[in-house]
Amino acid sequence: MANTASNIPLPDAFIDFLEENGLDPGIYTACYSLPRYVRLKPGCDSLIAEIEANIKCELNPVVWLSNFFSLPPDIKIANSLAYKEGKIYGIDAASGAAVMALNISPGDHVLDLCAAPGAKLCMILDLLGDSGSVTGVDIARHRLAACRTMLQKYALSDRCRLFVADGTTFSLTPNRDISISKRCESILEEKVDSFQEWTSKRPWKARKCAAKAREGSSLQFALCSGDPELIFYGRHSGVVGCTREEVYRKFSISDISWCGYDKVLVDAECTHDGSIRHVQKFEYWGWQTLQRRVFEAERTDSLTNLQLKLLSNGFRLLKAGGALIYSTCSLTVSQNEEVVEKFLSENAFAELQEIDTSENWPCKNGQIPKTLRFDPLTSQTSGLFVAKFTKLPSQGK
Ligand SMILES: C[S@@+](CC[C@H](N)C(=O)[O-])C[C@H]1O[C@@H](n2cnc3c(N)ncnc32)[C@H](O)[C@@H]1O
Repeated sequence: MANTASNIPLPDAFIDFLEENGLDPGIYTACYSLPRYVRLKPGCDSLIAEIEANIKCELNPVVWLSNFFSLPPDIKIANSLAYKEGKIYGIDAASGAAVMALNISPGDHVLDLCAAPGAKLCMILDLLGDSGSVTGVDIARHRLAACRTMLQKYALSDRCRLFVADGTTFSLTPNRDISISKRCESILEEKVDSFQEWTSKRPWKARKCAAKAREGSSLQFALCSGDPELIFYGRHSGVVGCTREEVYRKFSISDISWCGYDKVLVDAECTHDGSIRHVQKFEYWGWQTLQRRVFEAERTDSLTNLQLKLLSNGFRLLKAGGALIYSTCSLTVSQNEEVVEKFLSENAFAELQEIDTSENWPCKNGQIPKTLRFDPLTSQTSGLFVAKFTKLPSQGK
């Protein structure tokens, strides 16, 4: 454990990592006094006094981000009734800014390519309202299962579907066929070979299929195992009433330019060095683990390659004229600006966009124009890098 210039005890591995990446440990000076943030569930505005009484502290509005409030760092909300009843969410204000940068409009079909545990996914669903859909993808099944629990807790499951899948190869587009949602109601009553309303109990046929796939003995079942695993779908997510072929239909790159997602969020896996709270979790698992599992991945390029692949695939699934946000909670240039530059050099139809909602945000410019960086010292939030892209219309023609 080393003392930094700011007198904050940080693990040696972390200090070395900051040095290697040209990051000033001084930005973590304020990390122990950083506020916690909560987002109010829309419709709960009249309950603020009740929530304050419940969590025993005042909710201070975050002036630059609507529906967000700051709390003193030592306040714990997890055991409060307001949290258990789904009136408030624990989410950092910088994460909220990344979602706001997407400019979600009602009716949008949104892809969240690294969705778990789901704080941003919930915010997207709240902004979406009663139309459109959200597809959440994550490679970690247990984390996505926690996301499903969160959707149910906040009553946000209706327009969402969740797939366990590798976001670097995920290929499913949203279901834009409105006739299908019309068909839903009647099909629910009929016995046809289509998705019925989701239940936590897996039908016998699906269990048998999965078991066969594990055995790997049959080509038919092996193909079934290669598909992304749908672990949840809401009634209006574009799944209920569809056949398996309809949900798993794949489109050509030129078709994706019209039937792809309106908005894509790639909140990529990263070293999490922007969040000192995350780094400190390794005190329990051992600093060696932090060194081996987190920082060495970046040194060997495996992490930055993954980030580039996630960004590229998210962009592939974006429709022409749509918007994509790439964010990480790392502050290193290699995981952010360098990934963005490499991506732009490989994708002629990608264009960086100004984040027009950012006028009053307490952040700095990134090292390439139009990108933003939140850091604990400047923003009083966790660290976050945000870049916004659009897909130029000629893509795929
Ligand atoms: C920074 S977290 C996402 C946080 C999430 N957006 C939220 O707001 O709660 C990164 C996520 O990426 C997932 N991940 C890592 N590799 C992936 C891959 N190849 N495909 C999809 N998800 C991946 C991890 O399991 C992890 O849940």
